[in-house]
Amino acid sequence: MSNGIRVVAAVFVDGGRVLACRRAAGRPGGGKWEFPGGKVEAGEDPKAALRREIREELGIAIDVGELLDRSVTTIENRRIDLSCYHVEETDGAPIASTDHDLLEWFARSELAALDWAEPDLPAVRLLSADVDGQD
Ligand SMILES: Nc1nc2c([nH]c(=O)n2[C@H]2C[C@H](O)[C@@H](COP(=O)(O)OP(=O)(O)OP(=O)(O)O)O2)c(=O)[nH]1
Repeated sequence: MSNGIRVVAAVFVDGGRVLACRRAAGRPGGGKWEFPGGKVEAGEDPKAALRREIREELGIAIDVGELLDRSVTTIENRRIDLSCYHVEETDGAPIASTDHDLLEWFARSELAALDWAEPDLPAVRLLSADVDGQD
């Protein structure tokens, strides 16, 4: 894929609430909400990449569960291939992030009102639709 990136992100759900993270001001996409994660390196397994990114970014170990959504979105001529996975297990709570200035838990019904990074919108729609879903 030329001029594109493969990105993986983690959907934490706890007691019906979903974790959203706001990209810190000054970074590309600053102020937008997203799921924590990052780029898959060449030759890397996507789930392994997500475990690595969450360890680096949030300082916790996770077991990666089912794929919620994979979508490709073109922004300013750049293809963003984003896979959002459910988190199955974690060894601690996500409290602080190296890339974000806010980590917040939202009810599913609140998600749609946030200013999300565009590639995340298909996953957000799926999570919002499942209003009765438990984690
Ligand atoms: N982490 C993450 N990135 C996302 C999401 N949605 C979305 O469009 N992106 C974009 C923002 C960035 O352009 C790219 C991921 O970059 P990043 O800065 O988080 O990843 P990284 O840690 O591997 O990168 P780097 O800072 O080491 O260069 O994907 C999302 O939900 N989570």
